[in-house]
Amino acid sequence: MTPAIDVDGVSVSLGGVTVLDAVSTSVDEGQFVGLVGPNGTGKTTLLRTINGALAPDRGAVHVAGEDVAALGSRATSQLVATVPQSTAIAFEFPVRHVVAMGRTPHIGRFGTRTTADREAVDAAMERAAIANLADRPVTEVSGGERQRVFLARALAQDTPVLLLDEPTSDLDVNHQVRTLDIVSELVAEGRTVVAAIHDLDLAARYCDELRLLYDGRVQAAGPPASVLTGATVEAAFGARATVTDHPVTGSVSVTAFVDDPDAADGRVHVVGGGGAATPLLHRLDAAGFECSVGAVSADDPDAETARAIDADLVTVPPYAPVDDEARGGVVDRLRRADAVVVADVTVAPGNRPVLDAVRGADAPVVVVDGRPIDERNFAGAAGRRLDARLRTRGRVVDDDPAAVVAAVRRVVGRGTTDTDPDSRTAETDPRP
Ligand SMILES: Nc1ncnc2c1ncn2[C@@H]1O[C@H](COP(=O)(O)OP(=O)(O)OP(=O)(O)O)[C@@H](O)[C@H]1O
Repeated sequence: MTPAIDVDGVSVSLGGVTVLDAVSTSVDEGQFVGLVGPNGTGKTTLLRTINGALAPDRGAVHVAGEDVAALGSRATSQLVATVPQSTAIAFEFPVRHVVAMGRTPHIGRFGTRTTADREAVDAAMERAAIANLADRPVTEVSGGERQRVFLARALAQDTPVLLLDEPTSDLDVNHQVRTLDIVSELVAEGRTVVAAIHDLDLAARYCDELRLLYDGRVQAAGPPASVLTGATVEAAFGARATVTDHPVTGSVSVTAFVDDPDAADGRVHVVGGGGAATPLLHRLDAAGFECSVGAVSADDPDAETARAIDADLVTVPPYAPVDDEARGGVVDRLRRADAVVVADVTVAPGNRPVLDAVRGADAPVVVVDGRPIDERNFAGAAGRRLDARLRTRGRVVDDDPAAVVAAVRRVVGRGTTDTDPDSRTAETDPRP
């Protein structure tokens, strides 16, 4: 099948600087593809190359099999509609008039608008929820409303391909989702959409595929979960990031952290299990700590997280107790650790050898516990004694990951000061 959009070896220089460097990518008919990447990496430039506004220095763009460079502007406008990033407009045209401009490529030689044109304009305004603004001067609507006016103009243009440059940047949260819902409907109806989107979570939630653009190239392409990983986000944006599954939408969710110049390199061994360590591991990793984890079952969610962040992992087979070998592995990690975090004191009895090893470790221990003692399922009197011993040895913090990181920083001696906002949440009193 011919792709709806085929970008083949496209290079574009602007002001003597190469913005796109032999970019090749394609978009299938009926696909919603998000262009993501840092500011100034050429997303708008790529969209302007696809819609024919910019002629590439090298390479070619085909839309529906047609070479865009060889098409006239009317023919291109029948194939591609664009919602630009900047929707500023100088003239006081009524909103309806701006939306009707979308019909221009369809109007005959004598400039006569037909009933079909008027119906297309009405339907587009209805769909973009701006029918109530039809007679208002476009200079007197808000930035977000104007963005929807331009979406309506593109809808009225009725093209198989739609390009959106930051379509939600000026929209409130309600209209962001509504606009992307409209775009998804258009895609379900068979249109092909490419949208530059800064909000990575929205891009992951709505787009079938993403193209990650930086350093002049498409550096990653594919389904959102394959394009947005901690490594790719860090490489592209220079920000450490944790990528998790969003609990509500189920799509990937990116939380970026600006690197702390006082980043606390140090080694932290985390005792977890059952997913208890997962949020802490992400946060410790983002804070610059080198983490080891274990012992956990090889199929435990904490083991998966450890692999995802390249932590040093000690595992036992599923359902197996911690044997001597695993215990030895933990002791080895503890010896090299600057701090130990026990992610949850409600660990299974099978994990007791690990907790014993923790008791014998030299490194300071941070015990994470958000729950009162009588809600724990820690098994038996031996468990309670062990629990108590850990508590007197370690620092107990609540299970807010930021508090845990603050406590770890403190115990490894790269601690927070009293003016550090994190220090307020770190409770460092060992309870009896
Ligand atoms: N007319 C121009 N002349 C010279 N340089 C330009 C011109 N237009 C854009 N650029 C530069 O080209 C680069 C790519 O710009 P572009 O607008 O395509 O990036 P972008 O990825 O869309 O950015 P943003 O995310 O900030 O919207 C930027 O460095 C920009 O400064």
